[in-house]
Amino acid sequence: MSYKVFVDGQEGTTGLQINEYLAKRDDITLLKIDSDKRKDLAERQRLINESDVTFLCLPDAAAKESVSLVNNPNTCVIDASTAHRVNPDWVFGLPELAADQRDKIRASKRIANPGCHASAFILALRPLVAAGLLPADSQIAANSITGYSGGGKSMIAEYESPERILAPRAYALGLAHKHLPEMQAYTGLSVAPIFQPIVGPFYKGLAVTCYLHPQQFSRAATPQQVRELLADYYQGERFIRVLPFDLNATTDGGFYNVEANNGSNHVDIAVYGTEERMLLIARLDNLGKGASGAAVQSMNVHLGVEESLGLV
Ligand SMILES: NC(=O)C1=CN([C@@H]2O[C@H](COP(=O)(O)OP(=O)(O)OC[C@H]3O[C@@H](n4cnc5c(N)ncnc54)[C@H](OP(=O)(O)O)[C@@H]3O)[C@@H](O)[C@H]2O)C=CC1
Ligand SMILES: CC(=O)N[C@@H](CCC(=O)OP(=O)(O)O)C(=O)O
Repeated sequence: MSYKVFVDGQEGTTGLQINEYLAKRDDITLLKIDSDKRKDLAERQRLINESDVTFLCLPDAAAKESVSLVNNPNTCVIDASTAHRVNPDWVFGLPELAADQRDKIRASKRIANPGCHASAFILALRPLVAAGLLPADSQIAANSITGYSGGGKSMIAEYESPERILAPRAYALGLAHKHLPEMQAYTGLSVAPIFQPIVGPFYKGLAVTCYLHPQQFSRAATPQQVRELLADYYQGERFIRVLPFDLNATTDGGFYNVEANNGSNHVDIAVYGTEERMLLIARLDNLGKGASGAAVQSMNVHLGVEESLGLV
């Protein structure tokens, strides 16, 4: 069995990486668009409707346009953009979200791939909300440190120009980052978090840090108990590792390495602190589990092939 796959946006950062993952597979036939036709509506429409799976690796407006071109009911669309992530007609492409998420991904022809910061934030916090430990009306503060490839081709060009910027830069200071709606919806929080990311002068790697105030918990819990709760929630999940509660074992001399999962589809979640004040940190490769790896994982789930096929 060979599945036909089209990547709309094949020359962008996410699209290139998806092509790289899929080129090695013999169960996939990649439908390529001529470079000079990559923005040609008729040609995109032809390839989308010829495909079993189309990945949209485009800005939001172009992703919406591509969806309007679908007329083959068997074509599954996996959208890497922000356009459909909280749309009730779409399924959120995070298989580890909840016990029934894989069934939903299998059944739907419209899958929205999570944002990179949002994936880390949701995976760290949802188990605490689901267990009733973190009340749904808690307002969480969180930051993220990310490599510049998260900003796509234009930010990569900016950082790799001769006048490259070397200082880390805090952004989204209006506190209205585009991932807030999905962060809120899929953690089960009723209040949007205060989320403020920082982009640094390195290509990829991302870590979201959530600041927890245990006084807000519904019951007393030690960091070890929070760690156990996370470990139980993700038991059997191949791509999620809940790290031991051990500063020495999980840091390089006290420094947490945001690049440690680069080149893989893994997410590490760590708990630090005390019963008075706690941190949850989740790290991933923003182009792996934060984008292209997650998209391929969702495709595998949808097609019913081995979920980790082509992923490490
Ligand atoms: N980079 C990341 O870490 C992540 C990105 N995403 C999301 O994935 C999507 C793609 O992002 P990314 O790969 O980083 O972006 P890039 O800017 O690297 O690539 C976008 C691609 O889309 C093409 N494009 C733009 N408009 C159109 C159009 N109208 N028709 C056809 N092609 C078009 C661009 O063409 P051209 O080659 O001419 O520029 C480019 O190749 C975005 O929605 C982004 O938010 C999601 C998670 C993480
Ligand atoms: C460094 C940088 O700019 N990163 C992007 C997020 C990239 C990503 O995952 O998100 P989308 O899929 O929602 O684009 C940002 O923070 O807006």
